Amino acid sequence: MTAASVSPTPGTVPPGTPLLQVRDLNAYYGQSHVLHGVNLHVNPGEVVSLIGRNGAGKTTTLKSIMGVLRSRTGQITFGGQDIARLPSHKVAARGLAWVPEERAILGTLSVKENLELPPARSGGWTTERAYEAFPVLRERGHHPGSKLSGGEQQMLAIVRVLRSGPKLLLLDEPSEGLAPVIVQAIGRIIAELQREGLSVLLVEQNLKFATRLADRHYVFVDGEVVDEVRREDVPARQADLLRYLSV
Ligand SMILES: Nc1ncnc2c1ncn2[C@@H]1O[C@H](COP(=O)(O)OP(=O)(O)OP(=O)(O)O)[C@@H](O)[C@H]1O
Repeated sequence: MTAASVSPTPGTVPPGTPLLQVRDLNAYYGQSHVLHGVNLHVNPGEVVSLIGRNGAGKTTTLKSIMGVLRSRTGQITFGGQDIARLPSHKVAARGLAWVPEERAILGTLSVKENLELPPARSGGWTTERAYEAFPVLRERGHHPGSKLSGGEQQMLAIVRVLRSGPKLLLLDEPSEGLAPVIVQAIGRIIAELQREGLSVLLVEQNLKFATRLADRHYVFVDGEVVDEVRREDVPARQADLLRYLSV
């Protein structure tokens, strides 16, 4: 293979190129048109949040990026390469990992089996690393996934996808319904992952959690991005952000 034919590895994109770029994304459930020209990007090493009220289109955006929702138009590039036409398993193979709101874990298998099946890819998180990050998972190693608390299931869902060694982690409301101490533990891991160079696209309704972690925020209203707020502007824009989220 010649050097020219080698695909650029996502994460080693030329300086200034976003890791993920979404342009003019429109998405549909049957006749229902729910995303109306969404534009957003995530730079290498950034944590970016999507915030907005229930039904604003945040989850649909993640599903569209992952190729789980196929009924959509627009451009989606990862590492500068078009991924909009790829089936979801090929999107995942490029280095995107999605933790859905419903926390996809294998409920009948033990925590340990959840962490070992299939085996971690090279460069991905090992079972030992998962146990170091969340020691409670070691203590619960032989419990079936379905018997874990909501917080333990969220931790397990996150470390499961990290076993593939992704470049971009898509998290859908990781703090939802969890006790403050668990939310803090998950926040610490997200910050640690960012320090290691992982990029994160985070859907959140918990503004405190989102503003503590994210470098930038996209505000969704009725299937559109209506505002973008940088970390340094959050204090001055706090009232606007609260208004966007209030029902
Ligand atoms: N499977 C579906 N079939 C039809 N409509 C759907 C489906 N899933 C979501 N919708 C609709 O699409 C719109 C966007 O929903 P989406 O779940 O993306 O919003 P969200 O911002 O993630 O909010 P939430 O936090 O409630 O999930 C809403 O009007 C919702 O009712």
